[in-house]
Amino acid sequence: MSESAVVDKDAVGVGERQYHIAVAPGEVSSVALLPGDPFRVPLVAEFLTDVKTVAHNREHMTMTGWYKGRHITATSTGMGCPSTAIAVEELIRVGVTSFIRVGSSAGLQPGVKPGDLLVSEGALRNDGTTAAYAHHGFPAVPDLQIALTLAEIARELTSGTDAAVHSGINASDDAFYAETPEWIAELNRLGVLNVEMESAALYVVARLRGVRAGMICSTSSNLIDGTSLYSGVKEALKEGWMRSIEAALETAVRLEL
Ligand SMILES: O=P(O)(O)O[C@H]1O[C@H](CO)[C@@H](O)[C@H]1O
Ligand SMILES: O=c1cc[nH]c(=O)[nH]1
Repeated sequence: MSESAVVDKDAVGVGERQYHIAVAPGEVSSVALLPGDPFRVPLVAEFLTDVKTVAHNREHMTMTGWYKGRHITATSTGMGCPSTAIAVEELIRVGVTSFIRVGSSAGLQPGVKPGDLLVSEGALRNDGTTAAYAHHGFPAVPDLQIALTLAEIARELTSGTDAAVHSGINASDDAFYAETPEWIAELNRLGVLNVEMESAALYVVARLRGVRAGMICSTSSNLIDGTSLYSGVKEALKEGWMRSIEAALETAVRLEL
C-alpha cells in the first residue's frame, strides 16, 4: 500500500454530515451544551424557543433552539471519554467553538450533597482516550473564563435554596464499577472534589483543537460520607441538572459564546 492511501483522520468528515453525530455544517450554533445522556437533551430544550431536533444517531442526540437571543445546541456525548472525544471532534467540524458539559457527578468530599452544583477547575486524567492525544503530563483544564462565569452564575441561581455550589478539581475516570474504596479514598485525600467520566476528553480535545470548554455538574451521590447512594436521590439530582443547564445557558449569553 502506498503511503498516500493511508487515511488522515484530521481530514475525515470536514465539510460533511458527520459519521457518528449525523449533524452537518450549518445545522448547529457556535456553542453546545453537552449532557451525557440523550434523554437529558430535551431538558435543555425546555429552556429554548423555536426548538429543532437535528439528529439522533447512536448515543448522540442533537437539538437546537434559542435562549435570550442566542442560538444554542445541545448534544449528548454518551458515557465516557471515547464517545465524548468523537462528539466533540465532530461538533467542531460542523462549527461549534464553545462547549459546556452539563453532567452528573459523585461527590468525594464531605458536605457535598445530591443536587449541589459542581464547577470544574480541572480534571485528573484517569482515562485511556486522552493518552492517545497527549503526553500524560498535559493538563486537562477548562477555559478559565467559562469556569469562573459558571460558578458566579450558579451561586446567583442557588442563592436562597438548599443547594450549594462547589468549585474544584474533579477526577475523570473510565471505569464506573472499578472505582475501589482505595481509589475513592486516594482521590479524597488529594482533595479532589468529585468524579465523572467525560471531562478529560472534553478538555484535552478542546485545547488541542483551539476551542473553549467548561463543565458544571449536578451531584448524584457522595462516595465518601455514604449518606446518599445511587437510589432515592433522583429529584435532587434533576433539580441540579435544571440549575446547571440554566447556569450554562446564562454563561453562553454573558460571554456571547
Ligand atoms: O449523567 P452523565 O452526564 O452521563 O455523567 C455521569 O453519569 C455517568 C455515570 O453514571 C457518566 O457518564 C458520568 O460522567
Ligand atoms: O458519576 C459518576 C462517575 C464516576 N463514578 C461515580 O460514582 N459517579
